[in-house]
Amino acid sequence: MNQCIDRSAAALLDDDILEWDGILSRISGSKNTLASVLLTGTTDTTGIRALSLTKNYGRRTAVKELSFTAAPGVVTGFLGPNGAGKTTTMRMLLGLTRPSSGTITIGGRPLARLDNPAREVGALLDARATHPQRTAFHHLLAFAQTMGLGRGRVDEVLGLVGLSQVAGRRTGEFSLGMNQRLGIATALLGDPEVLVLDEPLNGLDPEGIRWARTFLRDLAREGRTVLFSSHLMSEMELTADDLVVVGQGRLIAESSLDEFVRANTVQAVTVRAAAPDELARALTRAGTGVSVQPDAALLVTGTDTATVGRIAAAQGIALIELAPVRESLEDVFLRLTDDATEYEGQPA
Ligand SMILES: Nc1ncnc2c1ncn2[C@@H]1O[C@H](COP(=O)(O)OP(=O)(O)OP(=O)(O)O)[C@@H](O)[C@H]1O
Repeated sequence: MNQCIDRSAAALLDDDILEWDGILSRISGSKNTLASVLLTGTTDTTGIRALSLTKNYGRRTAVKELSFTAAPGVVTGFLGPNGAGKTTTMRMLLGLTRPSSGTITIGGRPLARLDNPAREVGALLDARATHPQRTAFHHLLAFAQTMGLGRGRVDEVLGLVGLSQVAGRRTGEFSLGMNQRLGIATALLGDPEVLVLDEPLNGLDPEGIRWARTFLRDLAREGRTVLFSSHLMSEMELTADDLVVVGQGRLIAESSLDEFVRANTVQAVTVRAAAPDELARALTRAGTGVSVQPDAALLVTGTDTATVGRIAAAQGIALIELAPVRESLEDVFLRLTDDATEYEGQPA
């Protein structure tokens, strides 16, 4: 077996479970005894379904009774602060880490019962896990050969991710963004129905991010199941249809992205008035929460612009500005996961 696979596979290994034969059999697509623990009786038939997944590392619980579904035809974003258990969960979905308990099905079948896992589930876990001396083409060819695929498919996926021109270059000379594209190409080699991608946007430049966003959405539109994690909230907002949000290994929310933002957004209005103190008093009398912002605008919570406008008009107060406050996914996410962040930056 060539060194490229040696290195890539080694980067995926979990100390506690994987032996070399196991990962090779998974990469080469044969049924794998490691995954045989993932038996389940669920009747779900499509996409990815995780049921009550738990992973303990000694006394530490990385993932706790986590259940969620990623459906075909949509992009599902997997969100969580540092240490929330995203990578551990993705590794379990791929059969690379053994769950302590819980079950996983892909397209309605337990991982262990997939005919050809490497061709049914495409994975990107660590884009830097390449042999630096190997060219992009040979990196892909090594994986392709283990799946019984030829050079033609390698050329195709290089074209799909925009790396045809640099196929002969060594991956050690690649930027992180180029390696991400190569990682996505590797995931696509077997033309899988299901894609599990850990931080696929990491390291991409703005043009690359735009490309990846469209690319992931197109893959979903073809009917595939696309589950990806990202810490780039604004990109998640533009790319994901559905969200699975985790904190400290537990499920915080599972819904469409729109629903998630709508359900968790605090209704608020900013207003500037010719007589701010007078307006603040009138709004407080009306039962709304009012706080004065550093720029003298009023932040009014628990109401909408029409109500604030009516209260101001009733008092004869002229308004200079009146606008709803729209929380971004990032605002909502940070607020909801405030208590669930394992490592927080300390102020300098
Ligand atoms: N092999 C391991 N042995 C022991 N603890 C581990 C191992 N892998 C992960 N953990 C712990 O499990 C928890 C979840 O880690 P994980 O890497 O899955 O989180 P994550 O959401 O992917 O975080 P990040 O965004 O920082 O990569 C963390 O507390 C981590 O320290």
